[in-house]
Amino acid sequence: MAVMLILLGGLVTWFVGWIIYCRWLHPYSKYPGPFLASFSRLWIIKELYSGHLEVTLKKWHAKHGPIIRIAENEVSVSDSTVIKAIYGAGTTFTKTEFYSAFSMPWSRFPEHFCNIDPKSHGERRKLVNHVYTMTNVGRYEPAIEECIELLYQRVKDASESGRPTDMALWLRYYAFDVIGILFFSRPFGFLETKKDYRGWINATDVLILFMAASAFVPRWMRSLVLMTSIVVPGAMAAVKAMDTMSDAGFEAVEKRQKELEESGGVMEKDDMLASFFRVMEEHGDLDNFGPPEIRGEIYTAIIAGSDTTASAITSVLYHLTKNPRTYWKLRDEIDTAVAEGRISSSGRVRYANAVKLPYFDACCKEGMRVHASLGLSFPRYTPKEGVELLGEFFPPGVKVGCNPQIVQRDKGVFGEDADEFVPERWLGRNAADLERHMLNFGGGPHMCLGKNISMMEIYKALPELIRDYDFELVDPKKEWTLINRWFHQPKNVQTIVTKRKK
Ligand code: HEM
Repeated sequence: MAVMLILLGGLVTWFVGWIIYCRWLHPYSKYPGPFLASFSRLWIIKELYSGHLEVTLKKWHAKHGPIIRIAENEVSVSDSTVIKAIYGAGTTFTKTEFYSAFSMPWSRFPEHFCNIDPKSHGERRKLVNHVYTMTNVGRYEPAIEECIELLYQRVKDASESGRPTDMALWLRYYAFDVIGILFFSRPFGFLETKKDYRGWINATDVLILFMAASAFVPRWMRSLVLMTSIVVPGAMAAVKAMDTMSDAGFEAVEKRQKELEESGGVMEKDDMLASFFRVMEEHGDLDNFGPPEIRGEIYTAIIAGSDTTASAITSVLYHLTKNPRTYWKLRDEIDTAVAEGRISSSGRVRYANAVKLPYFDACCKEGMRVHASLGLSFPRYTPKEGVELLGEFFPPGVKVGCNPQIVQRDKGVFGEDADEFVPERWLGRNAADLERHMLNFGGGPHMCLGKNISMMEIYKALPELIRDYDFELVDPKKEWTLINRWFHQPKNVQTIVTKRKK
């Protein structure tokens, strides 16, 4: 009993001391923020659960200024002029252990996204950078077109049925299938079967809250947080589905190795997987790039590249349909380009031609600005000598971060109408400057590796669909449903699709 009392007393003293330290002595004690955040990470977890962290955070910034304390050792900065310093080329800020939570137990090296050691990250990324360049991704344009054909069929079905259809879901299926065709030489089958292949989408929806929450707690608590997911109905099935996602890369590598053996070492398929096999051939022994690393590339692409891309395309289409003025202006641009032979009048639209449509390009940028695919701050440690930001000194080793959903709506840079969907802002003379204040794809050493894949997916699909079909929201007055649990996902965008008369 006495031991228990001593332990309890010790715990209470520690807790009181911790609160006093956090609220009055910590370098961040001077910054405003929610009470729970001033001594814990509970505020973030609570907001993750609500699915609308960016809404609450925006209110805090609007009321209390550009620096808000979101956890005992972390602030969010809403002023987009700091992006270059924190995330730009040559930055000395480093990723925090938040990222290591997403690393897979079978990895020999943390995947690029999870690698928080700048030296190792730079070395590992150098091995594969060329696989993700637009020149290499461009080689797979015909493969992406196979998925566009499948998407086109689903849109056609919707127009023929005359019933509302959920474009958010079809675009999600499309984005997953593109990863399938690029990395496995075949779409996974989402669009073909009109089903959630192996339950991956459901698994992500069920588990993302726990995966994100586990990244915010200390390492020793991560497994505990993940285990709490068992209270959610269907969690076990979701965990099993997630396992099949992680195994998919393993299966793909094994299958390709077997095919290579059978063909006497001739690589018969030409896809991203083949590119990684070439990296393995060249660097395998020298740089430890083998099957587990290829598996890591594939797993990251499925997890980091599907929902993010789907969210971006859905945002562009949703905001166009929500703002008919922009929709009609874009439709005119596409029709004129068809009439002048700058894009094809039927069949697939070439990426090289789509990017040359100025208003369309502006609509895509604006769709990704008003809606960021990732909706939490990207946390970084301040450099070892400390740093000055916005006239404030930040000591070494504290966490700062910008949330793309907040900084991309910074009125100081994007103007008083920053909350509105106004593609025209990208046609002005200051467009290049606006670009520097975007964080949707990250920046500098951690700039999204799959950006070119996503650009190809987005820019190829939409002009063709709008050329041949009209899209209208079932209820244009209703806002879309968004859930932000790291992936900032649109749901249930009910749309009426009509075949255009030509
Ligand atoms: C519209 C679609 C996408 C968006 C908005 C997006 C966004 C981002 C962002 C913001 C980061 C940096 C995160 C940070 O610094 O904290 C990132 C990194 C990354 N993304 Fe993407 N992503 C997209 C598509 C893809 C695709 C298709 C792939 C792969 C096929 C991919 C793979 C990666 C990888 C590997 C990293 C880590 C890069 C590094 O740290 O070296 N992403 N992405």
